Amino acid sequence: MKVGIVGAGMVGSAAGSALALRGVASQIVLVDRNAALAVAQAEDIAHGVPFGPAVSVCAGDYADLEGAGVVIIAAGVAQKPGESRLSLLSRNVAVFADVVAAVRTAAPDAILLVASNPVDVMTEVATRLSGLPSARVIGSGTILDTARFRSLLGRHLGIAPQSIHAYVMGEHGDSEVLAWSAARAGSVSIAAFAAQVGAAITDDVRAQIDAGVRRAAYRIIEGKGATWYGIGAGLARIVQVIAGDQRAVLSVSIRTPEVAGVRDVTLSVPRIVGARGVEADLFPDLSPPEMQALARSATILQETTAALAL
Ligand SMILES: NC(=O)C1=CN([C@@H]2O[C@H](COP(=O)(O)OP(=O)(O)OC[C@H]3O[C@@H](n4cnc5c(N)ncnc54)[C@H](O)[C@@H]3O)[C@@H](O)[C@H]2O)C=CC1
Ligand SMILES: CC(=O)C(=O)O
Repeated sequence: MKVGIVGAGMVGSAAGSALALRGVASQIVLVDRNAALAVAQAEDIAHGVPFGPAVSVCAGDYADLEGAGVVIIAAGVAQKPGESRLSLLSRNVAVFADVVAAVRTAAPDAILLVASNPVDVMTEVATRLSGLPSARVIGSGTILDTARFRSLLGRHLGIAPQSIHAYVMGEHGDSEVLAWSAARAGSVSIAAFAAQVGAAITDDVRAQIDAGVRRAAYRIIEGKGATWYGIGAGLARIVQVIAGDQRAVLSVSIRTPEVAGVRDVTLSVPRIVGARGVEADLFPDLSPPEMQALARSATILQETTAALAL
């Protein structure tokens, strides 16, 4: 599959590198308003190709996205230390006004995969601007938060994160909801497995893991200015699932008719993803406090998108 990436900064280039090294795409085209940056990133990524599967990597203009099956949008501004994701909104809406139209003209059949923050709101913006069905405008949403949750749970329980089935739902941001009550290690509930291996999930452990997930971006941005490897791998995974029509369950963001009593809201729940985009939702059993937290997260996003002048 040909994959376009608009925004060849830290996130776009990390996604390009992950796509190339995993052999997910046959062709990767990087587009950026800073054309010299796109050329340099494409050259650097291409130098890794002899060590992995065959793929062509180049920089280009929007016209070069023709025929792309997926276009990742990672253009715009990123958080500075201490800034929230939602504070980026107006600046990135202005960027999307140009980018989405140009991508739609060049690659009308592409699924749009949005990474720019605040990703849920930007996914709603891309849905409105593109006129595409919501199943084909996918935000990376909480795919990264879910990976962070699984990684910390796996470390606590001494089990591979790939064998943890647990999701973060709602906003990719401060109000996100860790779905503890639905979390499983293999097929066993997290609480039962924790008791079995003598690694109880006390209130302290729970609070540490919650902060480990919810505050991850703030910590990493404080330390190195931005985050890119985790989301790059997550974006490559989403493209892999679409390209292979894998029908895998991923926590991604799309406009959704109703979540926790909130109507027409764009956020993440676990969903089946395949060649046509999002195929169905798998809403887990949540505890009443988790459901309330999800309703709060959905309300924040719904109110933010309702105020958009689009
Ligand atoms: N969804 C997620 O989990 C994550 C999202 N992000 C978000 O991804 C976005 C990109 O972050 P970084 O790559 O670190 O930023 P960056 O500043 O390194 O890259 C952004 C790129 O967008 C380009 N750009 C800006 N306006 C453009 C336009 N109109 N047309 C084409 N290109 C344009 C810039 O030239 C720049 O190269 C940010 O909004 C950031 O918050 C970052 C990490 C994780
Ligand atoms: C920056 C961001 O959204 C993240 O790393 O979660």
